[in-house]
Amino acid sequence: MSIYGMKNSEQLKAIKSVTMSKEQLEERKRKHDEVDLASQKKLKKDKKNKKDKKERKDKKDKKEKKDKHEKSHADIKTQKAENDSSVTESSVEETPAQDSGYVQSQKLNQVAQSEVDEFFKENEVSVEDPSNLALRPLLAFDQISLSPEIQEEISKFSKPTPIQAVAWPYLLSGKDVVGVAETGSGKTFAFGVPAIHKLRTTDSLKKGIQVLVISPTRELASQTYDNLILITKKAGVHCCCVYGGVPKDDQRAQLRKAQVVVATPGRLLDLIDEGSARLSNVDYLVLDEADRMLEKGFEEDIKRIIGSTKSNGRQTLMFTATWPKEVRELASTFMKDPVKVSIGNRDELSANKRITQIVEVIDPFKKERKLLELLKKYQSGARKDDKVLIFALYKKEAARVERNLQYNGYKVAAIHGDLSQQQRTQALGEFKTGESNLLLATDVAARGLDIPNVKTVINLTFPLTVEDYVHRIGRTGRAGLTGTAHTLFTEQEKHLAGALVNVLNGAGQPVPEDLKKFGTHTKKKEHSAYGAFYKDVDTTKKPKKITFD
Ligand SMILES: Nc1ncnc2c1ncn2[C@@H]1O[C@H](COP(=O)(O)OP(=O)(O)OP(=O)(O)O)[C@@H](O)[C@H]1O
Repeated sequence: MSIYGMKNSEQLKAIKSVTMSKEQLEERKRKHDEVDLASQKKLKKDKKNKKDKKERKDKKDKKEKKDKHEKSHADIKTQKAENDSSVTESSVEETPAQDSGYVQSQKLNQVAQSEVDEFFKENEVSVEDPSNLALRPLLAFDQISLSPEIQEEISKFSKPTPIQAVAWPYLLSGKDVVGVAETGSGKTFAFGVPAIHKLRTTDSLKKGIQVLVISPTRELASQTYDNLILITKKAGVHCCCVYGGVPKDDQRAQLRKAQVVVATPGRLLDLIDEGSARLSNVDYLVLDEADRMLEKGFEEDIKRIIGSTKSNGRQTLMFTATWPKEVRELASTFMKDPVKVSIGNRDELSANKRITQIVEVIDPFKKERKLLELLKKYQSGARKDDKVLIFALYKKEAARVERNLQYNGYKVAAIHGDLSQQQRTQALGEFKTGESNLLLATDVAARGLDIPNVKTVINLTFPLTVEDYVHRIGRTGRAGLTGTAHTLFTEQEKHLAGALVNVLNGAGQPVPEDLKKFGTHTKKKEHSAYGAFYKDVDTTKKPKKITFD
């Protein structure tokens, strides 16, 4: 029986017994640490004798497994030193890291250091790790032993993407991680795979919700759920998705069974408040699109949600393609000595380099006529069936443009905040399957959505921030493909011209003279002004905050 099926007194007992066993565990760990030095010496002796080692492996029982999990950092550093010099017979050992059973495989140990260096260089990887674990990136899937359901799912890809390659070892070692990598670079599995692997390899199926992923929009939550369920279903782990705009009953029932939950903040808080979502066992918490989740509009919700999760021993993850300085301090208050993994030079705001960016400065009154011209250009001849995603800023604007496009004979799907959730889901579905090849959206679709084969993104109205621009155009050029982003820029957005010029320069894209004339001054972003325009609100409830979309 799950804890949710128990009476109050039974629940208390159950919670207490979990706490007790945790304390016992910590006591054991302390004792283990005291004898750690001695056991390390012994282990090193054993390592010299291959025959003994094999026998030891065969005899691997529960206790040995636990010992591996609890080896100290000293072991890792020794291993690193061995790796750094040369790959010797004795260095081809399993290397345990920190506390949670990540063991660097022999195959990975055997990779020459020059290959690792080349990977770091080629992908412009930066790792800031306060504990100096120096874990090697996984250059191939066979360099890690994951549970079979996961192996099966990821084997459809040829190798880990760079963010997966670098983040997985740290995540499997129990570290908090900030993961910053370009749009469409596989961040969902970067945080999802270690989450499910950990659930599968620990006795955790009876503990209720342990993995929580927070997403800024219903569509992204739903997409993340669709990705995770590919693995959880086969692994016997129950995953559910909760977001607003749809009835709660089914979500309540799902939450009673779930170990993994993907949620938008508003609906999750409702379910927490009414007692349907209990997060006290959540020890793997992900803020997807983390900078968005830490903006003012979400900040309080996020604080409350995090406050309901496990405070001790929780692993906290933040993943995004943009990581502005303005949110870093707040992020650090929720994390413990996080490892920051960054792929590509992401200290400066940068866009995916496989996207061709065209920026046209235009009179605001000419934008809609220009849009019709652009559609002719991007959907004609051999390109007539190409998928085009158009971004507007305001939902009223989106509704008006939608009517105008329909009047001009276009079959256009639309998603914005004035539509019901059912209409939004249907429109996105039609665009994903190709039933419709034109989607008009507000920033509800700016982040995270992984829509196959979007060839062109048109920014009819520039977003409120250049970060949002990077996310919007990132709906094309995903998973190694190329794409085009065509942006109409008006004088009304001139305060963003400098930041946009930087992004264009950073990606090696041409900067139009008309844009330069607005000056290249970049206005310091204020926390309250930062972020996507869009915030999902439950229209059935009285709004607490003013939203413009
Ligand atoms: N190892 C891999 N090799 C190739 N493709 C992959 C790999 N892992 C994931 N993908 C695919 O890459 C695409 C983009 O992944 P995902 O949606 O996770 O990107 P993202 O980095 O989260 O993007 P965004 O910043 O826009 O949220 C998906 O279609 C996913 O299936």
